[in-house]
Amino acid sequence: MSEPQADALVFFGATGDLAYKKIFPALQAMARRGRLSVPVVGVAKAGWNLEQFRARAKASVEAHGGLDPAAFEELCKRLRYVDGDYGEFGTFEALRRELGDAHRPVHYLAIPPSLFGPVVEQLGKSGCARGARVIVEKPFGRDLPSALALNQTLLNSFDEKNIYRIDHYLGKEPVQNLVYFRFANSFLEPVWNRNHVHSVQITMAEDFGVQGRGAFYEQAGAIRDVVQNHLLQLLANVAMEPPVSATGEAVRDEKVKVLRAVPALKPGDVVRGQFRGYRSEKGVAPDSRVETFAAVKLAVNNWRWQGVPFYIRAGKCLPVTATEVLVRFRRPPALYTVSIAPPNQIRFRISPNVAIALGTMVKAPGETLAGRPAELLAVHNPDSGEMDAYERLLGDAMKGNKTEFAREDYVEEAWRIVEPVLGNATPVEEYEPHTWGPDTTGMIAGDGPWHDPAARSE
Ligand SMILES: NC(=O)C1=CN([C@@H]2O[C@H](COP(=O)(O)OP(=O)(O)OC[C@H]3O[C@@H](n4cnc5c(N)ncnc54)[C@H](OP(=O)(O)O)[C@@H]3O)[C@@H](O)[C@H]2O)C=CC1
Ligand SMILES: O=C1O[C@H](COP(=O)(O)O)[C@@H](O)[C@H](O)[C@H]1O
Repeated sequence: MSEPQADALVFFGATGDLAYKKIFPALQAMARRGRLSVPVVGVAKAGWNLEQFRARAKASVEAHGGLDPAAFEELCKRLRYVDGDYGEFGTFEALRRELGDAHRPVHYLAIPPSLFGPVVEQLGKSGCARGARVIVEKPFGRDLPSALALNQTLLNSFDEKNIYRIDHYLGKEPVQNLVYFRFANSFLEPVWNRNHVHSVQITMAEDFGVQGRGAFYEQAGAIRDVVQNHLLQLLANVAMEPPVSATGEAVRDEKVKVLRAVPALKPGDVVRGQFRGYRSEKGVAPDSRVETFAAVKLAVNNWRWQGVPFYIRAGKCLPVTATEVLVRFRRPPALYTVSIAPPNQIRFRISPNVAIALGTMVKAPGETLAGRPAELLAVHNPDSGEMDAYERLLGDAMKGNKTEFAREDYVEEAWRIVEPVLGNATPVEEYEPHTWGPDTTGMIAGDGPWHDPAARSE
């Protein structure tokens, strides 16, 4: 049964970093495409009026993607602003008044995780939760017990069907392409298993540090910030079984099944690192042991994948900014004696550009039967007209489409997997900024080498 379209969008955290970098540009893009026809209510405690709020929106789109005068004017017409502290009931009474006739609002919590609970409670008490949906930003909890507690808080005011746990990686075009490529090409299925795949590597490298978000990062670290969510989502997309349909619960069911097959990490499966200089960042403790780099080795113990190692690596201040998934196949039997052929591979480049590359060997011109690697490439460079992850996901939540949002059982499985290695369960090693982190050769050993994504490979 199709869900009704929402009739207002409320976003908490309207003065925050995420709103500035991503949400206003996404809203302008929705307006450009004619997909924004409801009031958009920002809630914050900046002491602003509506004009100041509009000015913030303008500065945001100018800094991120550019001002589209017609679309921005359309957005401006829809903007409303409620000023107030989230700790005060009056803020939510004012919001209820501002919502007027809207009976199916979407409340987007783009706020620090510590505020999710208090805001949701106030939404419930003030009547703002009635008929509403709620979008909760990541991280959903900071471990399994806190995720369970947060879920209970949400369920006190919202039905599960109205709770949208956002992970913006799921809204990315190339992440959706990865799944599409898997299931729209018949040549892949026969080899997409333990009989042919040797190993899988997922690398999310960022060449910048914590960008002023030191206080936030101190509560997170790389495992909580991106491994537990974005990168396990990529793993689930690579490893899941074909869902019975492309939308709705079928996809979410298959992802949960994959995570259930992943044993919890042990300290020996993890290398943590911290870039030199992190401790001098604003908001960071001088003796911090929070990791800015993590490499983990996982198994997927099911019929398709048992015995195939999955490596995930993520870090700040690495040599490049790029995210790639590399599926490496087993080597062919030796036939040509001149050189041993490297294995075939499929490389999914998720960002900054998009590529799907099939790594093959071809004969090098000449007398001998020696080969050279050649990639068969499908490349795509995102343009400014392309749908950004936040635009896609906000639009989905407004329509009531939950396919690309994490379900509670999925989130719990993801916490179960990383829980034993959170905090200081393992040592943290310092690494030089703009290197590939601490020594991880022992971890990958014979499954290596690591595949280091290039800054711009095509
Ligand atoms: N920033 C990013 O790149 C990403 C962020 N996220 C997630 O998005 C969420 C928001 O992050 P981010 O925007 O960086 O956080 P910020 O700290 O930049 O913004 C927090 C917002 O909450 C407001 N706020 C805090 N306390 C109160 C209060 N008591 N009453 C009213 N308003 C309050 C702040 O207002 P004020 O400024 O007035 O204090 C600000 O608007 C987090 O869950 C984060 O994990 C997810 C992906 C990426
Ligand atoms: O959620 C987060 O993601 C960003 C990376 O997102 P991307 O879309 O730019 O790849 C990361 O930098 C940040 O630390 C994390 O909180």
